[in-house]
Amino acid sequence: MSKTLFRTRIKFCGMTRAGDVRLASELGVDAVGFVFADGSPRRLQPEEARVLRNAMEPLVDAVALFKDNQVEEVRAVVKQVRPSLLQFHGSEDDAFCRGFGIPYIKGIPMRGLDPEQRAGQAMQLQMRYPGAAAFLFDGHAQGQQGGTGQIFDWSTIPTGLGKPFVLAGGLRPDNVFDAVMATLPWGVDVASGIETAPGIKDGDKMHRFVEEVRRADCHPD
Ligand SMILES: O=C(O)c1ccccc1N[C@@H]1O[C@H](COP(=O)(O)O)[C@@H](O)[C@H]1O
Repeated sequence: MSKTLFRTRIKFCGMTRAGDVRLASELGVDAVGFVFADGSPRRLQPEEARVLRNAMEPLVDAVALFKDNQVEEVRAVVKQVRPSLLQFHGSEDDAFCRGFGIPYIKGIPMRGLDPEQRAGQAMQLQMRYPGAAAFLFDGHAQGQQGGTGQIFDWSTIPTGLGKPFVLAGGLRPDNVFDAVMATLPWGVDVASGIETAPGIKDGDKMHRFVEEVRRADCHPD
């Protein structure tokens, strides 16, 4: 598609306050994420996320993020929060991720991979997660918690995936322009880079982040 028509999708993750959810919608963000991963400082109970879900405007996706949660926990979130996308960051397999009847994004840790793991990574991902709607490349290592602002080497993003990818990991208002220009992702995802503390979003950072993505989208190169 011509770059003049393309628009990088934006997801703000780890929302915990209704005001932040409303501002994200007003800024034109495409998706907001609610975290249910054990041990995350942004973790919500399904009832809390339901309240935030109700603060969302139409035509904005609600994404529910999990990391090795029990099937019953995912079901409870699906029932209460009605997410339009699921995002899995643990060792869940394709059958588990597909089992809820909702499109899913698979989070892929990009730190600490040896050259052998990098080689053929695109093929391995296609084979392991044939049902994934997209992959999300994140800056943490396998088994580590995400949402900690860790960047990774963007040149290691696998090519030939055959499906969209979302860039994440350490994105901030001051580096997201370069990130989009360097990798041309389908979308970008940010948690800590728009916060003052985990789960507490900063209106000014949110605003600047969106502006910088749009500046990259309008850039002629
Ligand atoms: O946000 C969390 O607490 C979290 C917990 C477990 C797995 C992933 C998590 N967040 C995701 O991490 C990336 C990047 O976060 P950051 O911008 O580097 O802070 C993002 O995709 C979040 O969706």
